[in-house]
Amino acid sequence: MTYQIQTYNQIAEAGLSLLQGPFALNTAEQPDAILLRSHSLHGQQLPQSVQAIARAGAGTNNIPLETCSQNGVVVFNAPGANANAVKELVLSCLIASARNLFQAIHWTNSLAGTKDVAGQVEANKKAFIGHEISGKKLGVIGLGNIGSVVANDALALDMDVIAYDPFVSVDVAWTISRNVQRVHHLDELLSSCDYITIHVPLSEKTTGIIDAKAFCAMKKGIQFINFARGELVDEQALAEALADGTVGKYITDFPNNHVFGLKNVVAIPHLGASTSESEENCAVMAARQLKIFLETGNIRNSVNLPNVSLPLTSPGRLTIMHQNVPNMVGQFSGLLADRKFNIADMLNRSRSDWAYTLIDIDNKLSSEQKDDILARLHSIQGVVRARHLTNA
Ligand SMILES: NC(=O)C1=CN([C@@H]2O[C@H](COP(=O)(O)OP(=O)(O)OC[C@H]3O[C@@H](n4cnc5c(N)ncnc54)[C@H](O)[C@@H]3O)[C@@H](O)[C@H]2O)C=CC1
Ligand SMILES: O=C(O)C(=O)COP(=O)(O)O
Repeated sequence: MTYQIQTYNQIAEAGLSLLQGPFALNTAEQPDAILLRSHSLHGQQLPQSVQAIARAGAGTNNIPLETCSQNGVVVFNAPGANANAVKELVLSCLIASARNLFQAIHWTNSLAGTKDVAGQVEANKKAFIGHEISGKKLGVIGLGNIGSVVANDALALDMDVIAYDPFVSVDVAWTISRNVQRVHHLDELLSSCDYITIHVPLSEKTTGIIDAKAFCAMKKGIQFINFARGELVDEQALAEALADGTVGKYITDFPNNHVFGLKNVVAIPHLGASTSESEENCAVMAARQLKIFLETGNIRNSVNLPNVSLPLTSPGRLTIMHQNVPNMVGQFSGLLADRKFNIADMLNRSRSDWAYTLIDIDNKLSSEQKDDILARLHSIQGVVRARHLTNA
């Protein structure tokens, strides 16, 4: 059995090298799985053969999650694998912004070939007097893998840090310094900060979360840093806030033609996760999760299914992705009992509308038996994908 993997974008070799043995990269039109970074799968017809998609990164807004779930495709990401890279760039932009470094460098480069560069520099540097970030207030919207480390390290730079995340995970909450002030309403953060950085995923709920009302609540001259996604910020409201000085600077990792036309915008070519360390971490995590899923059916770090881990020790395993509705497991076990197959082990977990069941069976199935069982499982209302794996 060879698993065919389609890759998109530049995936670090450290990850690709894990996909050896029963894996082939980019050789089939009907891949079993996809490994990608920012390539958008929206509007792309996914072959029915695709069972899993792994995002070597954090954001999965480039993947049609609901369609994937309905078609039995497990989607993975690499939580935290690029958080340090993003944090370092956010903090460097924070300091660079406070010191007017972007404009200053641009101006200095314009002196090339002119006379008395040193004299001009000394005469004009007053135009770029900046601020120190020590003692200033940073607002962090979204305290996940990135926001939490930005918040902690900003404290170490002597900033006051205030954060908003109504859904912060317990694991991350343990890592956040008690000196990070948590607020329960976004407005409390917006109105009190000198700098704001946003680290929430893009979804239907968060699109345009920074709108005219949000800008209106901000302190005049705020420096706003967006390393999350461009669409979190309402374009029209941003243009107005920059024009009237509400936003003193907008630093974004997501340039487009709209922001190019606006003053006080610093546009970066989506470099947040672009370090060799981060690319390796992401690729290794994503490739490993894909490999484990394809070979054993176990799931770690999926964004549409729960974590599932059951050692594969029986001769065969059925993996079933299905709707989270009553009597599914009963139907599966009834079907196997009718055919006198003995269940050695079983695990069923759910996550909102979807569920996943692993059934290990003592019997080695013939090819006909396997086809028959899979066809019958697929005929059960609510089952979106069933696979049979053997213990190699
Ligand atoms: N510029 C770049 O290269 C990169 C950008 N990103 C972007 O940053 C986002 C965040 O990344 P991580 O921190 O790794 O994700 P994460 O999933 O660890 O954290 C996201 C946090 O946002 C919180 N959140 C969700 N909705 C919220 C809301 N309405 N208000 C406040 N908080 C909310 C969640 O509770 C969670 O704690 C990604 O989804 C991606 O879009 C991530 C990595 C690299
Ligand atoms: O991980 C994320 O969400 C990112 O935005 C990083 O994107 P990239 O893998 O650098 O194309």
